[in-house]
Amino acid sequence: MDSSDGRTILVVNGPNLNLLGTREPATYGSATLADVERDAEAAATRHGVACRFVQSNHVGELIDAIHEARDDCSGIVINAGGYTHTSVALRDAIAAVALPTIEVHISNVHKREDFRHHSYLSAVCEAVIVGAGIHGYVLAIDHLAQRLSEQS
Ligand SMILES: O=C1C[C@@](O)(C(=O)O)C[C@@H](O)[C@@H]1O
Repeated sequence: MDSSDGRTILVVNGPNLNLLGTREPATYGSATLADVERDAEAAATRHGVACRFVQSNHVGELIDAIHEARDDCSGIVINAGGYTHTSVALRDAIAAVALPTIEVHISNVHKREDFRHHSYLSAVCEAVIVGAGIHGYVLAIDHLAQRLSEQS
C-alpha cells in the first residue's frame, strides 16, 4: 500500500469548471482546473492522503463518480457548479453514499444573484466553503484529512 494508506479523497468539479482560467476571470480568477488539481494534490500529499479527480459537464457522470467513491474513497470535495442550484439528483447521490462531503465554491455565491443563494447540496454536506477562490479546495482537503486522521 502507498503512503495514502488507502485513504483517497474524490475531488469533483461540475459543469463549466473545465473552462477555469478563461471563464469570467473577474469572478473566478485566472487559475485553471489543472492549477486547482495541482494544489489539491499537493495538499493531499502533505497529509499523506491520495486524490482522485473528476470533471464533467454531465450530471449523470458526476453521479456515477460519486457512487464509485463508495468503493475506495474516504471523503468527497465537490464544486458542482450550476448543478448546485438545480440538482436534487446530485444531492440524493451525496446523501446515498454517506461519505463526508465538503461543498466548495470559488466565488462567494451569497454576494451574487439570488438564484445562487440556494444550494440543494449544502444540507447533505459536512461543510461549505465559499468565496475563498481556488484555495477553497485546499481548505476542504485540509479539513477532510484532519477528520480522517482523527478517525484512525
Ligand atoms: O459554475 C459555477 C461556479 C460556482 O460553483 C463557484 O465555484 O463559484 C458558483 C456557481 O453558482 C456557478 O454556477
